[in-house]
Amino acid sequence: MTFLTIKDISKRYGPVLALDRIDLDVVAGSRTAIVGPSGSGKTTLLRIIAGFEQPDVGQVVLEGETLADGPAIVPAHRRGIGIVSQDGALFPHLSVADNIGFGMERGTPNRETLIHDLVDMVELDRTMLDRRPHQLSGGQQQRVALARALARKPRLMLLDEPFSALDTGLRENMRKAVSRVLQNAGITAILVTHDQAEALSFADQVAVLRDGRLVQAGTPQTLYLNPVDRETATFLGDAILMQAEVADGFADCLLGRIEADTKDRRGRADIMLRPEQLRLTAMIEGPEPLQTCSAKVVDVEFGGAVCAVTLALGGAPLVVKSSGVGLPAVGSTVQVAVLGKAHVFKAVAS
Ligand SMILES: Nc1ncnc2c1ncn2[C@@H]1O[C@H](COP(=O)(O)OP(=O)(O)OP(=O)(O)O)[C@@H](O)[C@H]1O
Repeated sequence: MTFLTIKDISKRYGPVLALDRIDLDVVAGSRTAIVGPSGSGKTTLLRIIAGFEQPDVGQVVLEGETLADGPAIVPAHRRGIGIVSQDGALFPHLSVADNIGFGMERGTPNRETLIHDLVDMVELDRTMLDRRPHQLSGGQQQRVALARALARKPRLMLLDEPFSALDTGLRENMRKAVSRVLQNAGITAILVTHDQAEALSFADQVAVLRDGRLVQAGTPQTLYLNPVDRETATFLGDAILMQAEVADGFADCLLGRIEADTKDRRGRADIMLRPEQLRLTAMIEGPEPLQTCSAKVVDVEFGGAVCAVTLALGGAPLVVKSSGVGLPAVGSTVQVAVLGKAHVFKAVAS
């Protein structure tokens, strides 16, 4: 069921068209991640959903209620939307308990019990309730910010780069914790992030913005394996881009004849493989994949679990991701196998 509808939203700041006719549907209880390069319009879109900005044209409809219709908008505080921002924006002079209780109505019965429940929900220790924000770590502060946003029982939670100030390990833990909390509370969420890997692992739906336009929205798998164009492909992860002749569900390229993800195309095309689809045959166990070719190893970069083996193929370097076990030697010749299908881009190769 569509919970939030963003319909034909445009927003201009002077000469800059920050958002250009954006359409996006968000399903109830789901998690949507909005990604895109710097300046692509992510924050503007989030601010329009929150009610901090007016669109020039277009509608925002939440649970059937029109929150924005062009410049006519319902104010932010009447939308029932929670926000967790990058810095948490906690009140420094208030204790953790008072920060969390800040959004509750005056005279809310069982205020203390509710605060305790929220602290438990975000997996914070209750002994921290009397502390001030500066006595907490970055991750703990973000949990308080999340608890404070949850205290208002929001219909929709907006997460504006909430993990970006945290270091890598903590970031991943927090992402999982926040995802768990929102899922348990059944709250629909929209995350804005610079981190593509974060978007792919957090969301049910990923929306990619570029130059104020929505270039693609879909499941993380769809976007990763079937990106709409080369830019989206490389934005979402490492990609091997090649030209090929495609026909009858196969692509002839530098790697030989490999399976393509469409049977409908014929002729010259741009194709894409993810580096993890290439395997050096010496390392493959189980049934032999269909397609193989041979290539010379020109460089090996050890990286532990994931190593980069550079091959010379038709004069161009090709990087294959490989496990650190049984790496080939520089100068040796290896067989390259392709797992899965090559993605054929819709636009005709130039
Ligand atoms: N208040 C404003 N006044 C003028 N221009 C603005 C304003 N807010 C945003 N912009 C412009 O609109 C465009 C989109 O900005 P926005 O902040 O939405 O992008 P973003 O994708 O969130 O970028 P970042 O990832 O760097 O935060 C940019 O060109 C930006 O300079």
